[in-house]
Amino acid sequence: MAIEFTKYHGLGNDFILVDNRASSLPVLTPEQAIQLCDRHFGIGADGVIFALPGENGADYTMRIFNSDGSEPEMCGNGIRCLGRFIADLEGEYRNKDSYRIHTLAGMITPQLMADGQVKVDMGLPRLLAGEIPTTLGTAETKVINQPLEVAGQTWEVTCVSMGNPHCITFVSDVAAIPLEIIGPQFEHHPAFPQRINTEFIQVVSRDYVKMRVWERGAGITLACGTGACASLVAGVLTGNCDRIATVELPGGPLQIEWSEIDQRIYMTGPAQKVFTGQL
Ligand SMILES: N[C@H](CCC[C@H](N)C(=O)O)C(=O)O
Repeated sequence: MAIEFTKYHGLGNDFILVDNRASSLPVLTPEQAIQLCDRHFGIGADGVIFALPGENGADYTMRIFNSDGSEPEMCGNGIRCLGRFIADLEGEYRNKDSYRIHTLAGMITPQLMADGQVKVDMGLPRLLAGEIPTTLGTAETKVINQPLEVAGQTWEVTCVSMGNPHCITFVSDVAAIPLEIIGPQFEHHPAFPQRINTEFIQVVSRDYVKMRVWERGAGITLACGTGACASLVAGVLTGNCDRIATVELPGGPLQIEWSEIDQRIYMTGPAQKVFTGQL
């Protein structure tokens, strides 16, 4: 049976989206995802995202496989693409602009904006070491500007979970970071039992930062939505940022807000359809 897919990207963080509404299990395996994400022998993507039937009162369920076949709890750029993809699937039957999506990180709500951007309620950040998870500090403590030895250097790291785990460090020049060398050493560091997404942040001003990322299970990507959210939270916790800021990624900017009212994180950015195909 042929499997249709649609290629989307969010600021160059690109995904293969699959209409999985007819089954409660992904129609592709993690091994197939690895093959399909390969940029020479496959379609090429940072991950594969499945639009599954909703559960727990959700409109849909999202599952995602990273390009290494691992399954993360959430994906920020990916869920903006999923929102756009669902709207396209529903076509003339679409009767709303926002969807409640059940994910392993909880209920996440992308909203299609009039200007074509997608605004996502990313939920509450988790700050306790036990929630990241990390062994840096005891389970009930926050990890803010803690020293961590990686690649022969001592980095000051702040850890935040958006459902998936992030480690943020502030540097003077993100362009000078040898990501391909130190990224894997952060990702596989024993302090992170579930591995880790690592964000390097250069603070240009309190409402504008530059970010580069080494993603768990995907390596260097052009953007990371959950990482941008986690970085804004780390910026506030360390006194570097205001609660609303632009996060400039290699693929482009995201607007992130850590709401004073409901403490939830809101992310606004694009989602771009590239092409459809069949497997
Ligand atoms: N590689 C990430 C998942 C994708 C997150 C990123 N692409 C985003 O936009 O949030 C992880 O294993 O946690």
